[in-house]
Amino acid sequence: MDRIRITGGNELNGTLPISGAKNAALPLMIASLLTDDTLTLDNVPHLADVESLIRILGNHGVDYSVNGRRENQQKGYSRTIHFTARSIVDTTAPYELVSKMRASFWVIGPLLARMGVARVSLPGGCAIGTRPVDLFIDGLRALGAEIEIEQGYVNAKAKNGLIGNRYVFPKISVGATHVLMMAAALAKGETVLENSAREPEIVNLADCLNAMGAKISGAGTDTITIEGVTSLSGARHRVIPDRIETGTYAMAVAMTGGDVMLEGAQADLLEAVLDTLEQTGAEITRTNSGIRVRRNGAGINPVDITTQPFPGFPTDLQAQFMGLMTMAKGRSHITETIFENRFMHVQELARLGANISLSGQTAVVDGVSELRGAPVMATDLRASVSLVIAALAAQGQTEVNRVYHLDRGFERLEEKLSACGAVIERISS
Ligand SMILES: CC(=O)N[C@H]1[C@@H](OP(=O)(O)OP(=O)(O)OC[C@H]2O[C@@H](n3ccc(=O)[nH]c3=O)[C@H](O)[C@@H]2O)O[C@H](CO)[C@@H](O)[C@@H]1O
Ligand SMILES: C=C(OP(=O)(O)O)C(=O)O
Repeated sequence: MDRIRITGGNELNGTLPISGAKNAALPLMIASLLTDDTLTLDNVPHLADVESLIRILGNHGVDYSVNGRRENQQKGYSRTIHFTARSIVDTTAPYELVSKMRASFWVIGPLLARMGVARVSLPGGCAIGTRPVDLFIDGLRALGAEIEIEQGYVNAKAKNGLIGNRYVFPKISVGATHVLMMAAALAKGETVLENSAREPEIVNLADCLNAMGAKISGAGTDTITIEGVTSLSGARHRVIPDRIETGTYAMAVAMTGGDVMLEGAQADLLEAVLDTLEQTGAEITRTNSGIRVRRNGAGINPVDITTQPFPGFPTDLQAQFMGLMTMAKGRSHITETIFENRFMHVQELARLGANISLSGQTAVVDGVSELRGAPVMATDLRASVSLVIAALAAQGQTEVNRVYHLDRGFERLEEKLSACGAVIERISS
């Protein structure tokens, strides 16, 4: 299992390119199941989750090529990938594949809409909470699907196709909004989705579906209207820059000090985060080519945050922000409202000398003047990168174990950080 070794204490300076967003690329790839034509996606990040989804889609009959050829080049860089689901050869998504990655459950929407049937394993639980799928099931039932859960599988049928309807999400869900939008794109008549998620990845998917011939309006607001069409065509579409990767590296610079241009980053995707970083004392400059982050001299101000659906502070940056607050000049409160168990990084940050106590859904962080390197364990994707942020500022050496979590969502992390002056290396074993 690979490890990452970091010797802390260096400022970050230079230019750091931002990759395509994992959480936009995954639903866009799944949308390729909706058409027998080719969907070409530009700026697809090179990540373990993308590779896993390619395998899952392949099982349903989706063929793919990278820049016109099978993948064998440009390892590690965002790419253009062509996906073609000429025919769906299997409408079952088996446990062995779905249990590896939660987003793979989302194939249920397109499979049901295009084929009238889908059998998809319940996704596995994971370290950040229970993550049920009740909203997907309720929503698809509202579109006329018959659904049973049997032996760990969701069996869904809509023999005569899905039928548009009004559905009010009882709780905001990114995944369920993606799935219902894809399913309703091929339903008969109009669907109105209320209390929808407003994340930029939802807008990116709606834009792609519209380029494929769908009739979707309102994505990015809480009410999305979808006029069903009988078929969708191919299209070419670009994955948006990764706002979580952007926020992560912005926090790393705020932590170590220095001056870094996050090239290709888009400020409107993370305004709440940038505002918070400014309150901590970091200087943020929004430019046409990216976001410049600077912190020189002065220490880090403590700032309280509460995670919220977009446009609020994202849960996917909560761990990283806690990493930053471990060295703030005072006490901060970090409240997690989206997932019930997303504090696994607390005990690992403590190994580096952080002073954090938990009180229900709130972490109380008392900033310390110094962290010290230690062996730590990555427990989930964003938790693992919070350890990297802390390690970059810690005295001495830190080894982060189980970096396969990191590889799910951060493209060429060591290369990007070392180009900005970090002492960081991967130890393969
Ligand atoms: C691949 C991807 O894009 N993952 C993101 C997506 O996950 P994901 O789409 O899984 O997250 P959701 O927005 O669905 O989850 C929000 C909340 O709703 C709950 N819920 C969800 C569905 C359901 O049927 N029932 C239910 O109760 C969840 O347990 C959670 O408490 O949005 C999360 C919230 O921004 C992010 O942290 C993840 O990085
Ligand atoms: C939690 C995340 O991903 P997933 O929903 O795939 O687990 C994430 O991207 O932070």
